[in-house]
Amino acid sequence: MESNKERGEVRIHENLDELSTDLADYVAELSEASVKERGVFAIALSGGSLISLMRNLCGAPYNKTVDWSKWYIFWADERVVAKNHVDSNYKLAKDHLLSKLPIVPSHVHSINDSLTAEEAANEYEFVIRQLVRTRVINVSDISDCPKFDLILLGMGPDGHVASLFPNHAVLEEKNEWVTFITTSPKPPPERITFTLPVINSAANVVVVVTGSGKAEAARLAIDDVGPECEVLPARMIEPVVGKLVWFLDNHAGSKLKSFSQFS
Ligand SMILES: O=C(O)[C@H](O)[C@@H](O)[C@H](O)[C@H](O)COP(=O)(O)O
Repeated sequence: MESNKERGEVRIHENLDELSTDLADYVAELSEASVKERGVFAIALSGGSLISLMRNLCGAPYNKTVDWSKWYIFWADERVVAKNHVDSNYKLAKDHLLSKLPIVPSHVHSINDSLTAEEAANEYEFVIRQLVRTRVINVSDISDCPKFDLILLGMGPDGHVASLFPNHAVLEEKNEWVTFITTSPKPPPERITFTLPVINSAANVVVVVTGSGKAEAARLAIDDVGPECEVLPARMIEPVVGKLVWFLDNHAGSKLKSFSQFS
């Protein structure tokens, strides 16, 4: 079920299996287009359920059809913990996705886990700047921001995306590409995150939202519901030139105006 709206394309799926199938297909399609156009695919991941929902990429036909050697992996947000810690977004992606794919190890750009949150954010931004210079990561057509080929995000029931939480000063950050927080309402408290200008400069942004606990936040993020929704971080995702696609299951999509026309 699909609809096109001002807030991006909304795809509502009957169940998680259907969502996973469609998500793998979409990511593979974007990879192919990007490799054809630029010779590389720079993709940023987040944590949460998103990673297991990408599982189909590890099997046929994608294990053969995707040009994994051209993938460069980044994180849109990361918890400031050791890489082998159970809370690490890197560990989550490595255990459930990256270790099952033939990605070139030097193409995996995870955050330095031996630094403070502030240092790690600065260093990660520096790494990204170097890769923009060599065009492993593309550059925005209208600013000096990086233009990731794809940024994949989950959304919390409070409407947070990456580690951009409601009412947090980090939402105002206009200059930094990567910043840090030490007061995350969702543990662990210390995190680094892409800022809104970077997310909104991407060529493609995908937000994956599942479960009835997120139905209200999904409505506020996607539907035209007036000023009450304006403070929701997920609502602030508005790619300037790029394409935004929401992948929802029918529980998360159940409060959308367009849902009744689907069911
Ligand atoms: O580091 C994090 O906490 C995640 O990157 C976070 O932004 C996540 O994507 C959402 O909280 C949704 O998580 P779920 O899909 O598991 O609910």
